[in-house]
Amino acid sequence: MGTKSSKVRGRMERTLVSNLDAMLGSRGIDAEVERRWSRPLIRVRNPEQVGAAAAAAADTFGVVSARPAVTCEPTRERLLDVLTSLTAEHEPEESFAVRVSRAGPKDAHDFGSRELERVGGGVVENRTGASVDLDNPDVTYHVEAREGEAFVSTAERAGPGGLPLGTQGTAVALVSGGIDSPVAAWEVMKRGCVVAPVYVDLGDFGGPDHEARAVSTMRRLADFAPGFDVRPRVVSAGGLVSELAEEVGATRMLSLRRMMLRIGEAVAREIDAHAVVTGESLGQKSSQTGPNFAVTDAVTSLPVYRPLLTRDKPDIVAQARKIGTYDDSTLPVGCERVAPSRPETNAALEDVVDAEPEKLLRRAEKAARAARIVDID
Ligand SMILES: Nc1ncnc2c1ncn2[C@@H]1O[C@H](COP(=O)(O)OP(=O)(O)OP(=O)(O)O)[C@@H](O)[C@H]1O
Repeated sequence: MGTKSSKVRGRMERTLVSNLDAMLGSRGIDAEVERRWSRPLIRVRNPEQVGAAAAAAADTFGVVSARPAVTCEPTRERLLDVLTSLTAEHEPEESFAVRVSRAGPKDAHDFGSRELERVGGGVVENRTGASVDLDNPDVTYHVEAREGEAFVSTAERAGPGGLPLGTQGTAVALVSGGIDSPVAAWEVMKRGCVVAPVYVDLGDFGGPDHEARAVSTMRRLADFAPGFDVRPRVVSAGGLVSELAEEVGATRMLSLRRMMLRIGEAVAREIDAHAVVTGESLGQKSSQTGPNFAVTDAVTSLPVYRPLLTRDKPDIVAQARKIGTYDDSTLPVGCERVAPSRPETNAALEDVVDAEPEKLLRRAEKAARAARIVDID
């Protein structure tokens, strides 16, 4: 957010504060979020919830890092007391550093930064017997002294980064419940875009377990978006998929993708979303070659976001594990294979359109308008 103009930044920071508030509320954490010194400060009422509050902040889009901290008056004496109390869990074999930063008027503090680092380091050394390592410490005591208040912490949790959710409009995300598409939806959310997840029910080629798997992954995505409407939509397309499987040969998967994109577009038009997101990546499947993307994308005038386009599978799998969608995505659901034995990898648009069942796209739009919204609370 630092690269934005102050007006835009102010707006984004306000959204971030409200998203943090919703995230803390969704996890039952009693806390107040303030906007101070260009970043949010979470005051937790029950000290036992400080760690949980930092974890909640670290799951909030737009947060780069979160530090659970002890606050005190910004005086030399109080800060040395707090440093002393924080040594309780410091093991002697863990090297450490004390880093102090100060902000505010010159005479706001009765100590200098370097001086407090030296004296504080001495206190920690005496209490723990640990040695100082300024280059690569196991434990860092961060002291941030402001006018009127100081913060001391020894831990930092990495957040997702990105932009606050809700600052980049809405996109429809086609979520199959496989490993990739939930990660793709999460990536777009990370950049501030709310997603409206859409699952296309493939009838005999999918089945109830397939839908349940998709909905479970979407429920996990919703955990990252408290306060936003990210309820999944299920679109019934079993009849259309059966027709494709019976009537279309080598270009079947391209027509299936075109049908899905058109469904996504129809939902997008209805809810005022500006793009359709998929979990495709270049060369991963026969339908995902460069020339084939050109053919599938010709079916929509909306942009198609493919956040995983250049990502390798192991990397996507690792991310699915990290965001918590992997376990649901890999539940066995025993669906039928739609793909033909010799799929087209370099299709021409006319050939694909010629082979398509009559009014496929019109019927796909109609199915999209009859989507069922699933409650995930
Ligand atoms: N049944 C479905 N409902 C909604 N979107 C789907 C469905 N099947 C596929 N898609 C979309 O098309 C993309 C490519 O389809 P593909 O067949 O490669 O998916 P998959 O392997 O079943 O699942 P994933 O891509 O999530 O691992 C998916 O990433 C997803 O965005």
